[in-house]
Amino acid sequence: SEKTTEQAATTKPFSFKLLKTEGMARRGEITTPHGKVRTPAFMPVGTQATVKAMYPQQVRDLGADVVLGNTYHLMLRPTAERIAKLGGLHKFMGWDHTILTDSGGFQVMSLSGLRKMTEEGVTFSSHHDGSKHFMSPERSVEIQGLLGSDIQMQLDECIALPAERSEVERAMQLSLRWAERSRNQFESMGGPQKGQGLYGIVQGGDVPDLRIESAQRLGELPMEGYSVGGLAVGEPQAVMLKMLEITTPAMPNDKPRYLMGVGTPEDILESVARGIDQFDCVMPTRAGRHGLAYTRFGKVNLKNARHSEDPRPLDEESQCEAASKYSRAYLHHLVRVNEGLGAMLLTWNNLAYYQYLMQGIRDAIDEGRFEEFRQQTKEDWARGDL
Ligand SMILES: CNc1nc2c(CCNCc3ccccc3)c3nc(N)[nH]c(=O)c3cc2[nH]1
Repeated sequence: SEKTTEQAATTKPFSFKLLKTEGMARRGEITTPHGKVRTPAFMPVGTQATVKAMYPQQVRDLGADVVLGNTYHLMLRPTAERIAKLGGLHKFMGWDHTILTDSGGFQVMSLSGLRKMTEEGVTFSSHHDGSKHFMSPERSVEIQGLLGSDIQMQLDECIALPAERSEVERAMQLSLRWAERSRNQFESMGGPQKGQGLYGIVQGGDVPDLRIESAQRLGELPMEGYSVGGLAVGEPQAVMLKMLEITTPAMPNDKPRYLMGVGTPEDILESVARGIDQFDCVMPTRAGRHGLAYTRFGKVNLKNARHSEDPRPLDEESQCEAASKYSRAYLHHLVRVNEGLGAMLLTWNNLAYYQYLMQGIRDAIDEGRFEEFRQQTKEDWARGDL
C-alpha cells in the first residue's frame, strides 16, 4: 500500500546536548528525525502549513532549523488524515527539517467558537464553518503523529491572566493529568522509537508555588522536553520574567525548555538569560504584514510618513536583501498602497533579523560573552533608528 506519513530515514533517538552554559543561559543542540536544532532557537510560525509570505527554502536560508505547524488549524483544514495520506506534513509543505506542532488547546481557547471543556477533552465548533469537533489528549497526539511532527506538545489548558488562584490550580492539575494521558498515547504510537519527542507543558499562571509544583511533577514524567506555558497571555513583561526565574530552576536541566508564544527580541534575550532554549512567536511575520520592521537598531514603522523620501535601506550591512537593497521610501510606498511585495519584503527582513539575533546569542554563549552581548544589544536597540 502507498506510504502514508513518511517514516523519517533515521531511527536515532531524540536527544538534547547541553554544550555550554553562562549563568542561566544555555547553548545546546537537539537531534530529531529531520536534523539538528541549534539552541537557543527561534522557530518561525507556519500555522496553515506555510510560513506566511515565505518560501520554505527562504526560511531555511535565513538559518531556521525548525518551523511550527498547528494541530487546531490543520485538523480542520485539510485534516490530518489527508496530510498523512499525502506523505505527512514535511512532504506536504516541502520542509525537510524539523517541525514542531502545538497541541491545539491554546488555539481552541483563543480561536474557536462555542466550546465545552471536560476531564475527557474539549468540544468546540470550527471558526470556519461552525462544525463540531472534539479534541482529547489522545486525539491531539494522534493528529500530531499523523502529521509526522518531530516535536509534539501535550494537550493542555492555558488560562488568561489575571486569574483566581483556584482557577489557575484547576487548569494546572488538569494539564498534569492530560500530560500523563498524552505520554501514554505517544508511547502507544511508537513516538520514541521514531525518534520523535513529546513535550510536557508547565502551567501555574503567575502563582509561584503552583509553577514549582507543576514543573516538579511534570519532570517526573519521561518527556523529551518541557515547555513553559501559560505566559505571554497579557501579563506585564516583569511578571513573565519573574515566573521564569521561579520555573526554569524547577525544570529538568538536561532537557530542552520551550517558552511558548514568546516573543519580542527583548523578551527572547531576557528569557535566554533565564534558562530558555526554544521560542516561537507570530510577531516577526505578523508585524511584517502590518508594515513593522525589526532591525539591529530597533523597530521601524514603515507606515509612518517620515519614511516617504528616505533613500536609505533598513540596514545596508544586512546579509538579507530585503534589508540592504530596498529604500525605506520604497517600502513605505508598498505598505501604503498595500502591495503584496511589502508584506513579503518585511516578513523576510523580520525573520532574517530574528535569526541574526539568535545566531548572535548562540555565538556569544559559545564564546563566554553572553552578558556583554545582552547589554550591548539592548544599547543598540535603545539607539533607535538612526
Ligand atoms: C502568544 N502567547 C502565547 N502563545 C502560547 C501558546 C501557543 C504558542 N504558539 C504555537 C503556535 C503554533 C503554530 C502556529 C501558531 C502558534 C501556548 N500553547 C500551548 N499549548 N500552551 C500554552 O500555555 C501556550 C501559551 C501561549 N502564550
